[in-house]
Amino acid sequence: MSDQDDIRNDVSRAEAEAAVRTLLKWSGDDPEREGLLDTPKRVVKAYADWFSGYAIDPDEYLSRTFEEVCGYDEMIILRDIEYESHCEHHMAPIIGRVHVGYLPKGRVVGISKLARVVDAYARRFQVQEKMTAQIANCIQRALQPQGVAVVVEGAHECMTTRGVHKRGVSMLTSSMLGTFREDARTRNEFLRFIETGRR
Ligand SMILES: Nc1nc2c(ncn2[C@@H]2O[C@H](COP(=O)(O)OP(=O)(O)OP(=O)(O)O)[C@@H](O)[C@H]2O)c(=O)[nH]1
Ligand SMILES: [Zn+2]
Repeated sequence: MSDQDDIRNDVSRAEAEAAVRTLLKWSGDDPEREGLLDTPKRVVKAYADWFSGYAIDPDEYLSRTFEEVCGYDEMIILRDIEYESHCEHHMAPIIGRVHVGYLPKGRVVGISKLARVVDAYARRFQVQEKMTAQIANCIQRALQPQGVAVVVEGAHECMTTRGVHKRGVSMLTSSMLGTFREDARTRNEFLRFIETGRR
């Protein structure tokens, strides 16, 4: 495919590469020096990877559900789902983990699909609160369970490598829907489970 043919969202690959060259120049370097010649191409390729989530409809991952397995109707939790995202304010990396739980009502989903939903939302420009709510709402929409719980931990590089320069700070956000919001025992059981076995 030629550069001209590769148009996404009304922007050609050549235009995207030119924007990277502009930033390199603005930063004080020479985009024409040997070491930087292929950098715009690499950066655009990296962007296609980091922001691949826009081309994905996360709801589709959850469209294939199973009837409750052997009548299992207790809490299902997938914890420590790693993600890489970028903050929409600075386009700086956010790196962390997501813990997802739900209490099924008749339908369950393949667990890898929950991790795919996380990735689909993470690979966009994000605000952590928004990503947290998007993941919870997506599961709620698709499975109509008794409740959904999502906890997100994130280290924001816009706070560590620039600006206020605070290392080791974690942002914690949660979205509790249905029984997880209404019933403290259910919520506490989830929170206890995601801590089980940790030092
Ligand atoms: N609530 C929330 N804030 C975020 C997130 N990611 C980045 N931020 C914050 O967004 C804010 C943007 O503030 P501004 O004052 O417009 O930007 P800034 O001048 O670069 O601010 P500093 O980071 O304080 O230097 C900063 O406080 C960031 O820490 C996020 O996911 N959620
Ligand atoms: Zn930021």
